[in-house]
Amino acid sequence: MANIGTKTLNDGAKIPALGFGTGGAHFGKSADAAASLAIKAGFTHLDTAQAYQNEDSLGISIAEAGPSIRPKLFICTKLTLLPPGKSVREAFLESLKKLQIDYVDMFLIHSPMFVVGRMKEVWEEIESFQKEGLAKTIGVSNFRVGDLEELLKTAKVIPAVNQIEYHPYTAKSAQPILEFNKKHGIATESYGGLTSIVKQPGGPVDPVVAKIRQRLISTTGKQDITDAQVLLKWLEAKDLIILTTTSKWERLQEYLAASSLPPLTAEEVQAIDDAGSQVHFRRYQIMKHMDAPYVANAPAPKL
Ligand SMILES: NC(=O)C1=CN([C@@H]2O[C@H](COP(=O)(O)OP(=O)(O)OC[C@H]3O[C@@H](n4cnc5c(N)ncnc54)[C@H](O)[C@@H]3O)[C@@H](O)[C@H]2O)C=CC1
Ligand SMILES: O=CCc1c[nH]c2ccccc12
Repeated sequence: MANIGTKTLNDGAKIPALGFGTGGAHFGKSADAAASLAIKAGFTHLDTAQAYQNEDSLGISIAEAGPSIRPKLFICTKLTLLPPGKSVREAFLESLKKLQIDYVDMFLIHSPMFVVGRMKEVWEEIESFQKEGLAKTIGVSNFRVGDLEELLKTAKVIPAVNQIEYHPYTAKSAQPILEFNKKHGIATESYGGLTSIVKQPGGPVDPVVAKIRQRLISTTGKQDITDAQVLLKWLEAKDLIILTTTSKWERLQEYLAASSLPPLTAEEVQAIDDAGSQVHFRRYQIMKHMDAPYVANAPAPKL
């Protein structure tokens, strides 16, 4: 079994520090085969969202894993834009039904753009799910500092997590969010961490990552260390909860093996930061509000 560490959240819950996502490459597709493979490999933290249209297939893999596995899993789903007439509670209960579980370990607002003008009432409803034990941990995703400030004005429960796109090409712009999260005890969870490899190859981060990979190979004698592992170590050094994904067994092993590699030095972390700061690239354009200034009650984008 892989040795994935955990982080303790502001509500006392323990979250596996490396999670398997069913968005990204799996978006809109059946996720049961990939999720079953991830569980078999040792992933226990599984991330989905109402928007991914695969909660039902993830539910199949959870059910197939068997009831004794459920307490070992950390399952997160997210509230997406509600169709007219559907309440937050109805949407949440539908998620539980599709996932074939009676509670989620974490429930997030997927984006502030999906709750424009309703953030206070939506969060109150989500707080009630936590009180009822239906969502053990509650949090947000794609919240800027202004969105968090708006939420904290009325929230009784401070979100435990803010899940954001974080990789070398967003790190500079995300720094104020990381600082705000830290100040308020909100853990930052990263998605898209491998973007420099997957979507922006050839950028200024690549040679820096390659040099660090060579240093790790010399230090450990392990010839199979990859650029993806270096990026995972960089995210780990930033004390983030990490989400990644794949459908391939070998890549699952590669991701898991990163945890047993030695940490990057402070200079190496800084070198990736510096190279990343030369380019700004947002992979998930559906969350482009993250690059726009916060405006209270800005109109929601069309999905
Ligand atoms: N809250 C939100 O708005 C969002 C959340 N997410 C969550 O985060 C999870 C992970 O997000 P991703 O962006 O997919 O993570 P990621 O940046 O780690 O990318 C994973 C992808 O990288 C590919 N990959 C790995 N090594 C590679 C290599 N050497 N060469 C080429 N490709 C390689 C994998 O096949 C996989 O498709 C999603 O599944 C989802 O659960 C993702 C996007 C938005
Ligand atoms: O969460 C991942 C990003 C994403 C991709 N497609 C959609 C649709 C609705 C919400 C979020 C997303």
